[in-house]
Amino acid sequence: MTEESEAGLGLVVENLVTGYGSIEVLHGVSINVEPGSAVAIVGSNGAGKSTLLRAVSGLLPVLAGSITLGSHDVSSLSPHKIARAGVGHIPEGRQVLQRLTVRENLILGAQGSADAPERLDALLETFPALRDKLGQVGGQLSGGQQQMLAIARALMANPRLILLDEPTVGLSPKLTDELYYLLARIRHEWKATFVLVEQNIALAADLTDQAILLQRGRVIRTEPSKSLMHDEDLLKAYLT
Ligand SMILES: Nc1ncnc2c1ncn2[C@@H]1O[C@H](COP(=O)(O)OP(=O)(O)OP(=O)(O)O)[C@@H](O)[C@H]1O
Repeated sequence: MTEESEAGLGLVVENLVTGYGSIEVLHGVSINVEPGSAVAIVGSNGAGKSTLLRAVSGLLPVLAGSITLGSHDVSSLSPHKIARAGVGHIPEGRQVLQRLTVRENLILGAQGSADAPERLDALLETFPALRDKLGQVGGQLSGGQQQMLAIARALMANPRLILLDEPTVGLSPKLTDELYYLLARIRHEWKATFVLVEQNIALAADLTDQAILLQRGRVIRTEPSKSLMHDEDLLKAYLT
């Protein structure tokens, strides 16, 4: 194993142009995420936050610019190959397989890895609530449990870059707190790199180092998350 493969993956996006068919949504976005760090992507509805995550995980084409993971240009790789390169994307809306059991959902997340049973054991240490539910089907879980399962399933692939899109949408304040507690633990214990899309700036500031502010498909500010959180003029201008 190279040294690079043991730590979080760095992500460099340079002048990225992407969109849907003929609709261009990102017009030259550049971000630099250091290995093992956590950044929040913030911005109002429609700014292009989810679009950026989709492009990084290969779901949208790189029409111009480039995406580099570690030292590899992945701009033209398929989503499957990007996942294999160490990227775990947890999209908005819990996409757990409703008819499969929790155990089956988790094992599928390991993407055929021979050590899936060992990974499952390790993961259940972090997600003890899922241990009691292993035999239940995904569709029987509450919204919060499904979100935990979606995150746990992505972690079964041992990602070194985790893309997390609005993980607390629809969760109660209590579950939101629990989920963020868990995310902080995962960040600390897994040492993966995090890119988080989150509307709640206070939560984002707890988990991340830097915040990148997107507006209409362009980066307009990058600054430490905690200073963004206290910049009321900026928040009022761009996030309401
Ligand atoms: N599948 C799609 N087809 C066409 N346009 C899309 C599609 N998905 C998103 N868009 C458009 O791309 C733009 C950016 O959307 P995106 O979902 O990235 O925004 P966002 O910043 O994540 O906002 P939100 O917080 O509302 O999810 C919006 O104008 C949206 O209408």
